[in-house]
Amino acid sequence: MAGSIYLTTSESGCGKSLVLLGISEILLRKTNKIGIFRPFISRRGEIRDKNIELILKHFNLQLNYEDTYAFYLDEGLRLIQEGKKDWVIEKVIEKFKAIEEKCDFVICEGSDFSVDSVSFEFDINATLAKNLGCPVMVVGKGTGRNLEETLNPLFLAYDSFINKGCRVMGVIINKVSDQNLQPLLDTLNNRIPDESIIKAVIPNNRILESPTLREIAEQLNAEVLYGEERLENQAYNITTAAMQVQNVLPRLVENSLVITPGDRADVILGVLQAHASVNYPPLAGILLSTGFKPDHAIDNLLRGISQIIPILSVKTNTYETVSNYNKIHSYITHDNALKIKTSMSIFEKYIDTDKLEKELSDIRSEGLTPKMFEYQLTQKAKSQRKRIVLPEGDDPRVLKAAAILSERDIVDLILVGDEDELRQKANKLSISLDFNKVLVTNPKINSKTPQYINKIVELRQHKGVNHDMAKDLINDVSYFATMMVLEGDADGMVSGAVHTTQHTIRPALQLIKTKPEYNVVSSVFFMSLADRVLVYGDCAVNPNPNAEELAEIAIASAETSRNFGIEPKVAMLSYSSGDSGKGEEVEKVRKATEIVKSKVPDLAIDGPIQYDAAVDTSVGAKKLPGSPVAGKATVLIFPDLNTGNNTYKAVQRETGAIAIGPVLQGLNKPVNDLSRGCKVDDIVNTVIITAIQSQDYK
Ligand SMILES: CC(C)(COP(=O)(O)OP(=O)(O)OC[C@H]1O[C@@H](n2cnc3c(N)ncnc32)[C@H](O)[C@@H]1OP(=O)(O)O)[C@@H](O)C(=O)NCCC(=O)NCCS
Ligand SMILES: CC(=O)OP(=O)(O)O
Repeated sequence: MAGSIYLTTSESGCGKSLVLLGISEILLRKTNKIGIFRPFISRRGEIRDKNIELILKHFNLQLNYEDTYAFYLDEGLRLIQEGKKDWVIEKVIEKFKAIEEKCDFVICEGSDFSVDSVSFEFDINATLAKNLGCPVMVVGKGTGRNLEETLNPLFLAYDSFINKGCRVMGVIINKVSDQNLQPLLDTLNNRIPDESIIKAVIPNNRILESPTLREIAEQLNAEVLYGEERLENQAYNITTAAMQVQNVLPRLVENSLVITPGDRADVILGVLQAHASVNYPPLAGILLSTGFKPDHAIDNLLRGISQIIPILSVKTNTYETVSNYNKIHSYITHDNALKIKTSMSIFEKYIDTDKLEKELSDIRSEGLTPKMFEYQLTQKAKSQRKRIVLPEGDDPRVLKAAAILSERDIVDLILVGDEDELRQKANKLSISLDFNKVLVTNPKINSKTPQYINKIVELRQHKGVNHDMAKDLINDVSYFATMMVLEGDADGMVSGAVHTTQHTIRPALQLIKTKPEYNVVSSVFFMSLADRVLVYGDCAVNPNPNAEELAEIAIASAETSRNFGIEPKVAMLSYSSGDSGKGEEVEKVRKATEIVKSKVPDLAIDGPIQYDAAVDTSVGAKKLPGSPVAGKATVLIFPDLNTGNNTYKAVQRETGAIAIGPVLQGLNKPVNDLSRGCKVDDIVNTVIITAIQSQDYK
């Protein structure tokens, strides 16, 4: 997976393009496969997003412009207000993933903070950084402000990212007056003492903050009357010339833009003369207000001047023009070599680039975020479509899950039940399940039922099962659906919303049986926490596994974890970390760990280890220093079902984590259980997992 960073600001106009350029330059020292991605861009007619263009063109990146952003900001805002936030996040992840696949590192640039949607943008940037698993770099601004005014919005942004659980890797304040540079840096260091976080303060720079005449023309909608070829001139400031020419001349300053009404030919000519004179400073251009343009004679004169500075015309009066001018944003564009060069040298000077380079190269995806996990599951399930049977077709949650899954077109569903009854139930509950998209099968009239009965007799007669007994068994939906899977009429089964685990999985244990390399069927839950996905095993099947069985559960759970994109680091849980506690149960876990180590020497595993040492870096470092797992475990193996089942339920209920499972492992064909307390989303997720598992079976 590529490395990534989320570059965002605390408000508009912070000048993050300078930081964007600087980070890109540093990344390019290591790889030329870098990418830029923006979840939201502002809509500016046909004009492309300036920062995306800047990076694509300046660094000559081979990416399609259309692939580098997900939504226009107004569109994203509307969708979220319509309650489609999850869908928006999903789309952003989808496009981000597509860019990520082509790159070694992706810089994800947050939204631009338009005036109308500041709080929305705060929230969505933090949510996206979190869901994309990117560490965050926050940029604030100091323009024309005292220390407090500068720091308040910055720390508000910083805190909101931290509170959302994001890792902030850097805080930069840009556009700071010289006298505020050191005090701001001191405050940053005091308030954020963590030395691994990059902190920097960058001064105002006239070249970067001054708009070009082209930008002025574009943003004021001005007509360019003369000097088209010199639109890259930059206006460092403005001189409003509403007085007579002799009073204007002494007020002219270097590279200023002179704003004057369009009928003031005296001022236009005087200013042009001043620009040509060694006794006055050179000027950037002239902006004519009020819509008047030079008349024929003056126009003739102006056209005859070679190398004339740009003269622009707007319809607004002088006061309005000045006020509009003050709202102009100056960008660093790909064709402005001076601004790019200036940005790079400022970045080098004010940022500890060696430290930044190191931090950037240390960034690797820190585990799978819940949304990424969900996204990957959906994509994988869709890549090879499978048929999943749901024996509890008349449960309202199952009907709702079926409606969602068929609407999202992820798998082919088979519901067990009577079609008329299911239709009536769905109608009554206003569940919009399209029955043309699902297959409903009734064991009582299914033509395969006799075949299933014979097969049960064949497989279970050594246990005393005769034809009549098998006929009874097939009336049980768990047996019927299990037989569908066994006989290849479905690729997997999900049940347990109504029936107990014992009821749900016993037919599979008896008929489908374990894979040759396994002796026990066990289970895992994918615990989708706020910021990562952990794998818990076994919380559903084996009440009291012995050391050999526990070792097998650990190996199977590590394999399931890897199959679903989570790098296994296995913690064999106990009430002891290393030698800290004694007892039979501790010895069982120790023995199981040794068995796993001898069978799978490459697997990162440690045990016995306590839960806190397994997941908390500082506790892990204290209790088991040097452990390959302590503090970063992704797979947690409980010593018995009592501990496992209660822990998963406690975490699920107390933290709001989504528990996907129990996902069974070790069976010859995929059958998965649900908790009777499951929600519709749990069923959806378990069906998707089952479909993916079934892709590995022929
Ligand atoms: C898994 C469980 C249902 C099996 O119970 P059971 O059906 O009474 O078990 P039995 O000993 O009668 O075994 C039935 C068959 O399943 C097999 N089996 C049982 N447990 C197995 C396992 N973990 N792995 C593989 N096969 C297993 C047996 O070998 C036996 O096969 P056979 O009939 O061909 O000889 C039982 O261990 C159980 O209830 N576990 C706890 C489930 C639970 O309540 N979880 C909490 C909520 S999720
Ligand atoms: C998995 C599990 O604990 O199932 P239930 O809640 O149905 O007992």
